[in-house]
Amino acid sequence: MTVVDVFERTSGPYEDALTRYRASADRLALEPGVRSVLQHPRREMSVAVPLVRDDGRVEMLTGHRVQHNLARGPGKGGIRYSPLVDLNEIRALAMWMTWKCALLDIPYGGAKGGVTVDPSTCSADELERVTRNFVSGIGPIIGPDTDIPAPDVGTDERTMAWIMDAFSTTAGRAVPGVVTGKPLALGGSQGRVSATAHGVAHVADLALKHVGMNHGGVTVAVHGFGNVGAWTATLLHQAGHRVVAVADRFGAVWNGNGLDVPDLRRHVAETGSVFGYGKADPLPTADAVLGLEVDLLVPASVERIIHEGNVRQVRANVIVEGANGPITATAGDMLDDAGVLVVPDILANAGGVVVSYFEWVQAQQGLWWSADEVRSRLDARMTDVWRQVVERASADGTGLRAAAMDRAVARVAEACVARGLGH
Ligand SMILES: NC(=O)C1=CN([C@@H]2O[C@H](COP(=O)(O)OP(=O)(O)OC[C@H]3O[C@@H](n4cnc5c(N)ncnc54)[C@H](O)[C@@H]3O)[C@@H](O)[C@H]2O)C=CC1
Ligand SMILES: O=C(O)CCC(=O)C(=O)O
Repeated sequence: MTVVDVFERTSGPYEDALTRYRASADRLALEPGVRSVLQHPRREMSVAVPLVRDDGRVEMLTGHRVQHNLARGPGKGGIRYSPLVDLNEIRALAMWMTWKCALLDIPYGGAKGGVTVDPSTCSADELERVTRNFVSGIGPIIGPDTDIPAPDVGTDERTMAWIMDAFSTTAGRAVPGVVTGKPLALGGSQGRVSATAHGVAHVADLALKHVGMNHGGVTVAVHGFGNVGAWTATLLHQAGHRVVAVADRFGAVWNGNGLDVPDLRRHVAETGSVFGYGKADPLPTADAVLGLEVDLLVPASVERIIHEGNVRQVRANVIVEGANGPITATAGDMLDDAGVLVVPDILANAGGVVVSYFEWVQAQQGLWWSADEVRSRLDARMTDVWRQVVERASADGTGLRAAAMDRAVARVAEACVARGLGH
């Protein structure tokens, strides 16, 4: 089997990523050489990761790190801990990182990693050992100038601190630049924890204004209530919007008068889920939030939540993709045809990687910015790119996703060609 054949075996998210990439390559009339280069991950590593339980039992997990494209700079992208992680999913997420970094014009390529572990079944010590074993496996291909991980589903700043420590222990010196999303004590940036959500909320505001819904009290549903979903709900609530429903993997809750989001977050901190929150009604399934009649829907959980089977139930006017790949390629086309404004992931959730880049810039300068400074630089970058995408969509007569993809893919293609097709 040739290399190309191996990469042709896809899973759902990777199929979506390739479908959207190929559509963009067609629109841009990319030359066959560069077209083929951009379709293939540059480097992949899969490693066996022992999970040593607190009672000494050992379970073998699998971890991956995929670097999709490095033409514009070191690989950049999160590390996911989930039992559903698989190599093709990581390939898709790595490819999306390439386009996201290019669209936001930050000097990174695209990468992503993950381990097949359910963090909710592990103690902190078990997770620390998994993280250290994973880093010793992928250590040879990560580093401040080669590939810089960050948080994603199931990981957080504590995980980043362990990665930094494991990598530094091997190097024999502190290497804070090997990860972003670190705690402040290790050189993290103000505002990184909520940065993705700040970007989502900011772009949601721009999108609502774009469709003439800039009045207060917009109704909102959020699918996924982790870092991105819970912070987005908080910020939209603070902005005066009515967050009427939220879901996580255990269930969903609804209150037509608007949820008290800070109070709901306290419930989640105590119980681990939105499920069972007393000041709201339960919905039959988590996915029931997708069919609610709301102005704004924020899918902020995982890939392929809106698909051919449920897309016709969606009644929101505006969808802002907090998650990566939450809408399948086919369902996305159907939403475009139905006139729903969809702000694509590579723009909508880019706030996280933008502030990761700011973390790196601050560390380089040895100069730390205030939370307000980080926030205003983030807002400025997101507004700028939003305008570029809207202008291109209007000039090309396409939707926002096509415009964002075309801008990003063209930028990466140009870099690859300038390097003699290096990537
Ligand atoms: N953390 C970050 O800075 C960034 C995250 N993203 C993306 O945002 C999405 C969410 O990431 P995080 O909030 O960091 O993860 P997280 O692990 O903090 O939260 C994930 C949430 O989604 C829920 N969930 C998972 N599967 C679900 C399902 N099938 N149905 C309903 N709810 C489900 C979980 O219960 C949890 O509430 C992912 O697509 C991630 O790749 C994108 C950019 C940056
Ligand atoms: O902050 C980063 O470097 C990457 C965040 C990420 O994984 C993403 O944007 O999907």
